[in-house]
Amino acid sequence: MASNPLIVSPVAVFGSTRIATAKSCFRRDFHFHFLLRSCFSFRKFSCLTEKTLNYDFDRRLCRDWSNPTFKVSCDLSCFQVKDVSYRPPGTQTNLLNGVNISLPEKSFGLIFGRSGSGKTTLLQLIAGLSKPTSGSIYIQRYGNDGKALQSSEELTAEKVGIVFQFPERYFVADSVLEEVIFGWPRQRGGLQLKELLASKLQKAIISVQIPDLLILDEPLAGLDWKARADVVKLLKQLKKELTLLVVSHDLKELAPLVDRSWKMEIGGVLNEEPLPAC
Ligand SMILES: Nc1ncnc2c1ncn2[C@@H]1O[C@H](COP(=O)(O)OP(=O)(O)OP(=O)(O)O)[C@@H](O)[C@H]1O
Repeated sequence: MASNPLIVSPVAVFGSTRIATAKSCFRRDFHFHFLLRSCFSFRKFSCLTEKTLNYDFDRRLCRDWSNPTFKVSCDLSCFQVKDVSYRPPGTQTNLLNGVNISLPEKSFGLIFGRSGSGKTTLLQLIAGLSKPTSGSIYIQRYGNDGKALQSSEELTAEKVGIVFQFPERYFVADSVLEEVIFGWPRQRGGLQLKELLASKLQKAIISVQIPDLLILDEPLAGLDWKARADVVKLLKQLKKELTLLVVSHDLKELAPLVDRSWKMEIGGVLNEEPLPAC
């Protein structure tokens, strides 16, 4: 079975226990329960959460990175996109032209630019959802002397997590709890048994994968001011352990996190440049 990137499910940001579902368009094996964006706002779900669970989400996903389960092994490395071009099959025009990105580990890269310029297309290539027509995407490790080690490492799909622009389209269940425990063996009356909830959530959190590179497409879009602030705070925490690559129009809010930024020009040309003054 082909491997897939980690799909991040921001279940709780929508403020409702009922979730719009898109079961038919979602492959079961495509779904992992990594509740990044939800861990701050999980407390909104009074019918599902207890104080202990909120604490557990915060502690495990945001604070307790010393837990070996969540430790990401990072040598000195750089995520690289090298001369990537992309032309969708059956078309005559390149959507991306000679794109280059170099993003050191545990740093925050932001891609901005006009709608339709190709930002999402690039994220999809990086996530392994489609293949570049030419060029390569890889991880380059460096020795203590700062020189690139000869062999680069393939950026396999398992190393990448992705938060889609409209993540609610990828939910498979009708409630937060079902979403979290999707794919677990059902127990008789399982969803009604509140005493099982804590342990199930704990196990779900522990069993998720942590990517080396997390990419997010418009992570603030459609959120209210509180949720936006929560997500920015969460991204700041995550940056301590992961490499983050974000596409966004919300430059002002994300600016304090940004280490490197690129502007995507119409025609799929990416230029490294500082964020415009907001
Ligand atoms: N498979 C495809 N075949 C042909 N054209 C495509 C394909 N996928 C995307 N496009 C076109 O490529 C262009 C870039 O789309 P993309 O979604 O990557 O832009 P974007 O910069 O992310 O825009 P936005 O900010 O609005 O999300 C668009 O004009 C889109 O219609």
